[in-house]
Amino acid sequence: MQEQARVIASYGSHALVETQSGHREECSIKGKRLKPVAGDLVEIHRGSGNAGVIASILPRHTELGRQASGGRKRQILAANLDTLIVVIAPEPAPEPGIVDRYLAAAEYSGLGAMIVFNKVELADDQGPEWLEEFPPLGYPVFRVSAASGEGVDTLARHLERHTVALVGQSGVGKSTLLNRLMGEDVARAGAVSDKSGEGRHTTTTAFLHRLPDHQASLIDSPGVRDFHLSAIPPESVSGLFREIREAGVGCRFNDCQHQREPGCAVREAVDSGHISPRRYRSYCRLREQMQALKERDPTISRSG
Ligand SMILES: Nc1nc2c(ncn2[C@@H]2O[C@H](COP(=O)(O)OP(=O)(O)OP(=O)(O)O)[C@@H](O)[C@H]2O)c(=O)[nH]1
Ligand SMILES: [Zn+2]
Repeated sequence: MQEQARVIASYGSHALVETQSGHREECSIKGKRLKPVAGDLVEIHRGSGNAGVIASILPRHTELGRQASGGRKRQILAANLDTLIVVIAPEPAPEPGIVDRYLAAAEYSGLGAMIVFNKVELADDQGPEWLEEFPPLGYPVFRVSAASGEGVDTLARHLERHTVALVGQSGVGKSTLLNRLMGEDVARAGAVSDKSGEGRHTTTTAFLHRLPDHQASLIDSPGVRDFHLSAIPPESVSGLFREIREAGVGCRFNDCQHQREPGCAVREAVDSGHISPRRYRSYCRLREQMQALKERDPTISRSG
């Protein structure tokens, strides 16, 4: 018998899955090379004792990955996410450049993104003015208080049918928001004793939370929260700023980096006020950072 299921959390040799009927069970994983992660759709085989075995992983729409420290190997943290939620707050003080960088990371992974301005009750007004730059680019902004619940229902309605992850600086309120969205204290789910290590180590794997009342899922783990843009070729950065990518179509040179090249439609759009000079500076800074990384490590390729 064969059936499909979604991975809630993967622990190496076994995984917690949810079947199409909504039933949750632990399955073993067939073979060492198969590495399902939270969010994966998998095919389950059942043996004679009815125990489920994950036999294969269906093709992923997206992968959230990071470069394992030291090595060159990419580690996949979660699969099939569609939206990154960038959380900021009046406290710790928000930096627009960090938001731009998260949005670029979302673009790089093929994810949509939205911005949540949390702790809105601590803000004097609607929050920093630069927040207004994002909705016209297709990045909605939600103002919420995870502490009081204000605005959280509106946010939850917009998550319907999406699979999302929360990212943002430490202390902006990601755990509080996750718990508020779930209606219970779940932020530490996924922490398990490593069975092979005789229970001495605690590893935290990504965990897929189903939002009650909404057909939405939220994948969370310390690794997922820490997701950021890895070293990429500097010439790829312009494609990660939506408005720069769009305006760049009109540049004279199709490899234009929008610096001092003649006939640059991006610089024209900045001068005429169609592109925010702040976003443009952010682009230039990110490109320079990637250039510096590349000079240190010339092997950086498009594979990310
Ligand atoms: N005033 C106020 N405080 C909040 C709100 N949401 C969270 N906090 C507080 O902000 C602090 C940080 O919240 P967390 O949820 O732990 O933040 P986090 O982003 O998960 O932090 P990390 O786990 O370090 O990534 C806590 O003291 C929360 O009580 C809010 O809406 N308003
Ligand atoms: Zn240009």
